[in-house]
Amino acid sequence: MIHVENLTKYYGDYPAVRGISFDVAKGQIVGFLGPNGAGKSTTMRILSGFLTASSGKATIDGQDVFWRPIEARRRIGYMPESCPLYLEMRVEEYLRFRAGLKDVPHRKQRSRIDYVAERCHIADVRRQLIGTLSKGYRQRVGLADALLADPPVLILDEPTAGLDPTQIRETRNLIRELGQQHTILLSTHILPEVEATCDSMILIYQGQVAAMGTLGGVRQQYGNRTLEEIFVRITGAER
Ligand SMILES: Nc1ncnc2c1ncn2[C@@H]1O[C@H](COP(=O)(O)OP(=O)(O)OP(=O)(O)O)[C@@H](O)[C@H]1O
Repeated sequence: MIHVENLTKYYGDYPAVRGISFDVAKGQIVGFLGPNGAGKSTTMRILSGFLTASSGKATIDGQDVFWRPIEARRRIGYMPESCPLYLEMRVEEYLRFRAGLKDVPHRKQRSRIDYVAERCHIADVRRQLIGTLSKGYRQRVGLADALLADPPVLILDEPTAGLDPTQIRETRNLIRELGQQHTILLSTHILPEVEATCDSMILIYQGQVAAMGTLGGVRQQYGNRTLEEIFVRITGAER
C-alpha cells in the first residue's frame, strides 16, 4: 500500500533523508521511529505531498506521489505533528470546509462529518470554537480531518504528543480501531505505544533505515531486547 524506494531529501546541502526504502502492506499499523531530527517528519511530508523529494520514488496504493500527486493525495489522510487548525472556526464548520477541499461530495458531507465526529469522540464539541478546545480535543479534530474522505492510508505524525495519559490511551485505542480499516504509518517517540499499537516498525536514524520488520522479528534479531534497549543501542542515545 505504501512503497518507498531510495528516497532522498536535501535541505540545501544537508541530507535529511538518505536513500530510504520500505514497504507497508495493506492493513498494517507501522510504527515510524527515530530520535529527533532522524527524518521522520520529512519522509511523512514527502509521502503526503507537502514536500518534494530530491530523488527516489514513492507510491501510495500504486499512485506515484511525484507523478500522480492528486491521485496519491486522495488516498492519504495526513495528520501533521502540530495540526494547523483554524482556531476561529467552529469544529463542524472546519470539518465542512475541509470536506469541501477534499472533494467529499456535497450530499455525503453531513454523514461523513457525523461519522468522523462520532469515531473521534468530538461529537460533544462540534459547535465549539477550535481555539477554545484542549490540546487533546484539537488532536482529535486533526484525526477527524484526516479521516474525512475515508482514505485507505493514514499518516499520523506524533498523534499523542502532548496529551495526558487518559487521552493517550483513548487515542491509542482509536488508532487500533482505525487499523481495522486503514493502513497506518504512525510516528511516535513513545516506544510502549508502538508495542501496544503496531504490527511492525521502521527505525530511522540519521536519515537512513536502521531497523525494520515485525516487532517480534526485530526483537529477535537483537537478542530479544526491549524496543527501548534496541532504540538506545542503535541510536547511541546512551553510552
Ligand atoms: N525546512 C527545513 N530546512 C532545513 N532543515 C530542515 C528543515 N526541516 C527539517 N530540517 C532538518 O532535517 C532533519 C530531519 O528533520 P525531521 O523534522 O524530518 O526529523 P524528525 O525525525 O521528524 O524529528 P522530530 O522527532 O524531532 O520531529 C533535522 O536535522 C532538521 O533540522
